[in-house]
Amino acid sequence: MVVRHYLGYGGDGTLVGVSGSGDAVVLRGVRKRYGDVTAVAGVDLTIAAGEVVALLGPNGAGKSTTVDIMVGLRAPDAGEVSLYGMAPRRALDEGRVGAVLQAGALLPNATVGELLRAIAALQPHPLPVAEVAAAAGVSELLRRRTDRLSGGQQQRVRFALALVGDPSLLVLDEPTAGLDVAARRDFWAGVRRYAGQGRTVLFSTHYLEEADEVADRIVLIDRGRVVADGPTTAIRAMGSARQVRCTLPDADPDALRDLPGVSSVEVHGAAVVLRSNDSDATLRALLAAYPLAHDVEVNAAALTDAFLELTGAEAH
Ligand SMILES: Nc1ncnc2c1ncn2[C@@H]1O[C@H](COP(=O)(O)OP(=O)(O)OP(=O)(O)O)[C@@H](O)[C@H]1O
Repeated sequence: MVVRHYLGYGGDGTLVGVSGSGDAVVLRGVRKRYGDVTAVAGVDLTIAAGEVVALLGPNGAGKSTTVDIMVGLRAPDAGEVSLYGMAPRRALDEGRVGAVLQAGALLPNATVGELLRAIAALQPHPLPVAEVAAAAGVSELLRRRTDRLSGGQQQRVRFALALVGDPSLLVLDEPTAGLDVAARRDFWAGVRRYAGQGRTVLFSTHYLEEADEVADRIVLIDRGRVVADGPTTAIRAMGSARQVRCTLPDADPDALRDLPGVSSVEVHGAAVVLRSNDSDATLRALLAAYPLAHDVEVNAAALTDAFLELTGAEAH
């Protein structure tokens, strides 16, 4: 078995060594159907210890099913899953994995502190509750009842519950769905602190900005398959590299589409947006053919473009 060593920064800024044996996650040929619906159509995925990976895809892409299979909540119809070389259930029992899955209710009639202590007592190597509460940003909530929390507070409590077993791998299924911008920012700040200790994080999302800001690798999933997998910067570059915008009255979309490098054309009145794989060539040809074009701008294409292009999805 391969043994790798990773370096990361501890929460207090000190350099810490985290050693892990083998890969954190290995999925091989995983498939799952629900009746006639193929939710996961053969997913292969290996995540090395220390990676922060976003599983990104549109609604119904198969993200939750993949995550549920990964943490042993569902059995695949075919394929193999291992976490640290073990069956998922065993890795969970050993406290190697913490998960925040799609909204299950928190135990009612208990305070956050009571709930955290109860779950900590079940863990083979729990962290001190005060430490976990601070890491997840719930120190102020320990005496609050779980049924009196806002959505963002509830998610931070779920995050604390996932951390209390001191897991090496954290799996988060759309953890910020339904949260406002401030609550999302707070949640990801906690996840970044955890990831900064050299631990492994896999989260699913359909928020492109979250994948872009939080993950160092994106696995793009669509209709149950991995359609792209690579560093965030590389995934972004897979879309049309640039947008060329200009103002051009009476533009003919078909003629614009014939310009060199152009992969798509949008015309809204006099506003023209070209997507181009070679913006220099596009720009030269545009200005030569249309001297009246003005207010010309060239922008890096957003990750959204790469995403839509690769999945053929409609804009959300
Ligand atoms: N329990 C179930 N029974 C039947 N079909 C299901 C079930 N769970 C999911 N599906 C279907 O499987 C497909 C994949 O669903 P899944 O929830 O894994 O996707 P997702 O990418 O997580 O979507 P979302 O972003 O909307 O949560 C969808 O077509 C969905 O309708």
